[in-house]
Amino acid sequence: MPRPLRLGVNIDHVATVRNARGGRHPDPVRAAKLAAEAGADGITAHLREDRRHIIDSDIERLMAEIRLPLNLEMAATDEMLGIALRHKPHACCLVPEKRTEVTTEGGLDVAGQMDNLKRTVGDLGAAGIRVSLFIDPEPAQLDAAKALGAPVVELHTGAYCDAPAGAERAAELERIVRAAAHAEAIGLECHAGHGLSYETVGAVAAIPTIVELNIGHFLIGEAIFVGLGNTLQRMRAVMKDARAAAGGVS
Ligand SMILES: CC(=O)[C@@H](O)[C@H](O)COP(=O)(O)O
Ligand SMILES: NCC(=O)COP(=O)(O)O
Repeated sequence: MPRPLRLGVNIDHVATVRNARGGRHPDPVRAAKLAAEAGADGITAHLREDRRHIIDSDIERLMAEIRLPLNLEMAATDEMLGIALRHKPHACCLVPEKRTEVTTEGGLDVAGQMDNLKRTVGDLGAAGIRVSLFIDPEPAQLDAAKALGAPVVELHTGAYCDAPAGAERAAELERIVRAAAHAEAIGLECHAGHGLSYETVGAVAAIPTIVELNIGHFLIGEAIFVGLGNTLQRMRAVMKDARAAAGGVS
């Protein structure tokens, strides 16, 4: 049975521009409202420990003002767990963080920190929050996510998007295709995201067991030139065409 493909719009980088001047403009919550009007299925926001883009009051306002499901990306720390349990977003995606990285460089090493993650995954799940783990497309990480009881994984597509078009990118895509099949086989809902653009999204949208893509940086950058509504419309169309060509629905 073909499954629909959801688009979660990540608004972090509206906040990056806002924070460059320390004021209120541009407002990421306004961007979330526009994304909702333009047909996004969800909003994603990453509350980094260093608050370099999204800040605490953005999360409060997103919860109060946006009706779409919020996917809160966060590190698995006590501070973030407390924030998530206070706000109870629809979903929490646990991601790795390094203070010095420019962006999320890799997936969470779930297999290497099962004990540390157990309480966070358990507490979020017990609060009714859908837990997702942001991982590299590696079978061992998927198996660890399953063993921890997380219902969802999000495959990090950064290596695929950054690879030069050709054999290298095809190899990275193959890792994602295999991981998505493995997720299905062991009963995990599969999402994907990071660095996706018009050029790279089609091949990922065509993988029938992936049911959600989270996209931010490219959409916000492109919106500068043609507006967020037009950008989302075009991204949706590329996703839809690729899904349909692969025999699925969007
Ligand atoms: C985890 C992830 O992929 C996102 O949070 C996204 O890329 C935007 O945040 P950063 O650019 O700060 O990693
Ligand atoms: N988890 C990936 C995400 O939310 C968006 O990543 P990007 O498109 O901003 O790189």
